Amino acid sequence: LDNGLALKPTMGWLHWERFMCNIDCDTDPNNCISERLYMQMADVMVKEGWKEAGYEYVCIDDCWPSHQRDAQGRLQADPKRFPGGIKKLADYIHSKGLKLGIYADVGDKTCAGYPGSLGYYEKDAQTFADWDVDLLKFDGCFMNRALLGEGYTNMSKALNNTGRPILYSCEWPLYEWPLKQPNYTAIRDTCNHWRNFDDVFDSWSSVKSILDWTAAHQDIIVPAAGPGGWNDPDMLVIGNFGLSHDQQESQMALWAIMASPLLMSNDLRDICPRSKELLQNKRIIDISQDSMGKQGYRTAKGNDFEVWERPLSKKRLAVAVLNKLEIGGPRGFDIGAAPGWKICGPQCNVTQILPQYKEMGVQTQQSKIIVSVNPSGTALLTVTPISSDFTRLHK
Ligand SMILES: OC[C@@H]1[C@H](O)[C@H](O)[C@@H](O)CN1C(=S)Nc1ccc(F)cc1
Repeated sequence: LDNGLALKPTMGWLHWERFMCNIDCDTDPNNCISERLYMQMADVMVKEGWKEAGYEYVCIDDCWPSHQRDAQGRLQADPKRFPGGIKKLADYIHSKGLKLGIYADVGDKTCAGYPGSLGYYEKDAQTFADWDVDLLKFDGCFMNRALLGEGYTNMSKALNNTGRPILYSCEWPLYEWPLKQPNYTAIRDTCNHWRNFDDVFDSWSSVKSILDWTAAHQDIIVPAAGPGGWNDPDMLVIGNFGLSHDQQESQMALWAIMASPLLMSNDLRDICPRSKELLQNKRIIDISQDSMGKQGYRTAKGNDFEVWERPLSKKRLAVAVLNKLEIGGPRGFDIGAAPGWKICGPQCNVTQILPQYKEMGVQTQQSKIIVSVNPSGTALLTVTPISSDFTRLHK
C-alpha cells in the first residue's frame, strides 16, 4: 500500500500469541489485556534496548473493546481494563517514542466475539485516527468470504480518508484462500502487510508448517513483497516456552530471509538473555531491514536440509541452511553447494551470523565451506562478492 509506511518490514510487539484473550484482571492483573500491559512493555522496550534495536510498534490485538459501542456508535475500550481510554494510552506510548497498534475485524464480530467493524468502517477509521493510533491489524472473522475484498479495500480507503498515516495490517488472503487464490496485486495495493496462513503457535511444528506453506506458495507470494507491502507469516514466538534455542534461531533467521514483519509476542518483562540477544542481533535485523526489500525464498531442499536465500543490497546474498532432521547430532553442509553461491566470483567475503558470529574470510567459486547445523537449527551467513576491479584497485 503506497501510504509511505512499512518501507521496511514492521518491527514491534503484538500481544496475541503470549497473552491471547486473558481479560481476568482481578486474578491475573499482570497478564490480562489492560492498558498496564502495553505501558509496561513500552517501558521495557525503551529501557532494555528493544527500541534502539528497531522495535517500534506496541500492538493491541483482540479483546480490548467493550462489548457495546458508545452512544455515537463508536468502539470504546473496556472501561475497567483501559480506564484511561485508548487516546491516553497512545499519548503514553508516543511519549516513549514508540507507536501504538490496535485491532479490529472486517466482519460482524472479532474472532473472540467483540464488536466487528462491518457497517462502521468510516466511523472506526476516524475513531482510531482521533485516538492517534499508528497501526490497525484488521482481522477477517465473521465475514461473507465473497465480500472480503470489498471490506478490506473499503477500510483501506477509510483509513486514508482520515488523513492520518495508519499502517494497515490485513488478514485478507488468509480468509480468502479457502474460497479462491487471492489476487496479490490487489492485496499489495490495499495493505502494508498481509497474513497468508494459520496463526502461529508456540511450537516447532507450527513454525515448520508456516515455512512449508510459504515454500509451497513462494512463486505466488514472493513477487508481491517489497517496500510498503510484505507477506506476514505471523508473530515471532522467540522468548516463550515451546521452541528450543536452535528452533528460536531458525525462526529468527528465516523470518529475516522472508522479509517478514518482526512482531514479537512474548513477555519482555521476563525473557531469557539468549532469546533477547537473538532478537536484538543487529546483523540479523540488518538482513530483515535490507533497503532493497526483496523477499527471500527456498532455493534447495534435500537430504533433510533446506537452503533459503535472500538477495540483499550491494549485490550481497543472505543464505540460511535449515537442518530439518530431528534426530542425531549436528550435520555438515557445504555452503559452496548453495544455488546462490554462484555470486561468489571471482572472490567473495563470507560471514557466518548464526549459530555464532564468524568471519570466514575471502572465498572463491571452488571453495568448500562446511557449516555445522544442529537438528531443527539454522546456519545463517552473508556472502559479499569481491569484484576483480576491486581487488585490482586495492592490491
Ligand atoms: O482473535 C484474534 C486472533 C489473532 O488476532 C490472530 O492473529 C488472528 O489470526 C485471529 N485470531 C484468532 S484466535 N483466530 C481464530 C483462530 C482459530 C479459530 F478456530 C478461529 C479464529
